[in-house]
Formats: sequence, C-alpha cells, structure tokens
Amino acid sequence: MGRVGFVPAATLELRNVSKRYPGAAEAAIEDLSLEVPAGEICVLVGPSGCGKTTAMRLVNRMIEPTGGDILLDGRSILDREPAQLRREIGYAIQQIGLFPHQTVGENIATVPKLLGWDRARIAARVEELLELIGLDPAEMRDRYPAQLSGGQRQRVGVARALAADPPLMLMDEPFGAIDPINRERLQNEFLRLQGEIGKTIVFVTHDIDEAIKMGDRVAVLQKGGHLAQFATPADLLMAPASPFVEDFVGADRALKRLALQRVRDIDLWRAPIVRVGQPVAEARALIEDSDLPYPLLVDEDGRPLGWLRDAALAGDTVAAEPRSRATPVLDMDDVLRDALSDLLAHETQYGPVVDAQGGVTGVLSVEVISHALAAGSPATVPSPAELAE
Ligand SMILES: Nc1ncnc2c1ncn2[C@@H]1O[C@H](COP(=O)(O)OP(=O)(O)OP(=O)(O)O)[C@@H](O)[C@H]1O
Repeated sequence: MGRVGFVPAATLELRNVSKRYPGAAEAAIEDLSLEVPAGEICVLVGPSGCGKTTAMRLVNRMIEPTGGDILLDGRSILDREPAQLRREIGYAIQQIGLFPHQTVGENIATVPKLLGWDRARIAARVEELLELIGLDPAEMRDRYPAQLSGGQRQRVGVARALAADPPLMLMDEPFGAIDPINRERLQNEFLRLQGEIGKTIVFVTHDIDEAIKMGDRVAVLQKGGHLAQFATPADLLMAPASPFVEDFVGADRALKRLALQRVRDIDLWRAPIVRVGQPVAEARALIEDSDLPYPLLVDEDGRPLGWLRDAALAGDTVAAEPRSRATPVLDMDDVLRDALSDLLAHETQYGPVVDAQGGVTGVLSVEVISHALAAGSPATVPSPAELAE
C-alpha cells in the first residue's frame, strides 16, 4: 500500500544476551537467545521484574549488554552508532511521553526532522500517518496532546514511532494505561495496521491475554530474564513447556484457545435446510443425510427463519409452522469463544451459521466446539493479522 511500509522489515536476533546492572546482585537478563523473523510481532511477556523492559532497551542501545550480541538484519547493533540506530527503530511506550508543548503534527514529525527531511515531505508523511491511525488530519494536526483522549494520544504515539518507516518497532506496554474497552479497540486497530505495514515488532506486556492476541510468537520470560518458552500462541496454550508457563498462561488456557479460532476455520454440522412448499419426502431425505435431525427453514435467499417442528412436515409439502426461532444466529467471522458464549447465553446446544450475505452455511454446536478444542492443531490456528481482518 502507498508509501507506508516501503522500507522492508528487519530480522532481529538476540544471541546469548546478558545484562547485569552495576551493583546488582543478580542479572536482569541471563543468556537470552531468540530470533524474530521479519514482519512478525514477537511479544515479551512475564511477571513484573522479569527483564522485559531491559531486553527492549538493549535492542535500541539505551543500555548496553554485559554479554552476547544483538543482530538487526544480521548485523550487530554493537557496531552501530546508537543515535543513528535509534532513528531506525520506532519506539512506543506506555504514557507515551508526547512532547506536551508540541502539536500532534510536530510530535509525529520528530524523527523525520532529525533525519533532515524537507518540509513538504514531512507534512505529507504526517498527513498520511494520521489517516493511517484513523485520526482526521485537518482536525487533529494542530491540537496539543492535552486536547486528546488517552486512546488518541496512544495512537499518536504509535504514529510517531512509525514516522520514519522504521524496519523495527519496539512497543513497551503501549496500551497499558488505556481502559479495557478502548484497549481492545486499539489492539484490533493495531493488528489491522500491522496487516498493512508488516513491521517487525517487539511488544512488551505483562498481560498474557494481550500477548496471545497480539503475538505471532510469544516469549515468556521468568525472573532473571530466563526464557521459559518461545512459541506461537497456540503452542503456548496447547503445550506449556513448564509448570511456570502453565501457571502463567492460566488454568483457562483451553478456553483462551477458543479466542484464536474462528467459526469459519472449523468443520460445521450440515443441517437439513428446507424451504416452504418443498416436498416433504425431499425434506425427510435431507434429514437422513444431515448431522442434525431438525429441519432448518430458510427464506428464498437462504437466511434462517427457524427450526421446524414435526407437525410442519405432516402434509405433502413443508409448512412454515410450527417452528421455533433459530437463535442465536452465528457469523462465520465470530471467534469460537464469542460463538460459545452466544450459545450459552441462549441456553441452546447449537445455532445456524451465516456468511456475510446472511445465508446459512452450516450449524455450530457446543459439541463441534469441544471437538475443535480437542483436535485443534497449531497449523489450523490463524495468525493475529488474519484474526484482525
Ligand atoms: N536501571 C536499573 N538499575 C538497576 N537495576 C535495574 C534497573 N532497571 C531495572 N533493574 C532491575 O532489573 C530487573 C528487570 O527489570 P525490568 O524493568 O527489565 O523488568 P520488567 O519485566 O520490564 O518489569 P515490569 O513489568 O515491572 O516493568 C528488575 O529486577 C529491576 O529491578
């Protein structure tokens, strides 16, 4: 798309990295190795004090490692001039620290200015980024940070980090200070944005749910910066590598996996789909051939009208009544967790699933979901970017 993201994403590799702060009894990071492929989001997650922020600050040389090496696109960052390196690495933090006496536009322009871009190029870039993060440039460009909501400030912080199109982004609890509802919105927006810009991103959080949602891969850190597990969210939930990880991901890890799969990713039941006036013999043959004994009445466009009772099949042709409502109607794009809570809220075992046009494509049942849970392999679990579509 456009000019945004024209700089290719970089690979990042931490090789046996250690950091001991001067005078500290124990290392903050000990022998940490991990590789982040270009264009992926790697989440660092773990309890307070496990070294997440330290690891991140090592990458842009705000602090120096006491051992090991860090490679950006295969090249050691230790050979790089720190100020210049930092201009290639976007950095977004909690309570973003926008400059209060500069406008939104000036804040976003910080790094391009340092890079000596001309005014026209900077202005175009600011406009482009404001649009990208969903803020109206005309309305927002000249406001000051105090005139924005917390969520808007956070978006501007992300835009500032993206301004010079860095091949690597570091994000330290970027949504940490935002209330849960706006946080979820920002997460979804950010995943959509990442679908367009495909940056390599290191994302720090202490929230395992955020890690599972945002990460292509998740590094679970333990005190002292020990890597307890480095895996995809699905692997982490399915096969925690140690009691520490198991405890950290939580006892509800099976349920959490339901947030990683969409209805369209699993095999649905086939329902006997019938229309008014159809010969009953045909309807009965359909019932024989389906996973469910109850005929689902649909309108001429295939939209669900309700489950037919036996008496509706008493004549030669299918009657519209009696029937019960086919609620809830589930969407192919629902994640399984939401679909399950819909079924439970309606006190029913199954519900029709419709596509974007509203036509029935199958039936989702609690049983189908429980099969998906038992069988779900990591290969069938989509990436966060796909989930955000
Ligand atoms: N400047 C410093 N000097 C000395 N020790 C430090 C310094 N910064 C961090 N530490 C120590 O290093 C360890 C790791 O800290 P770090 O901030 O990286 O953890 P974190 O996982 O980001 O924690 P949190 O989730 O609480 O932000 C902690 O024990 C901390 O006390």
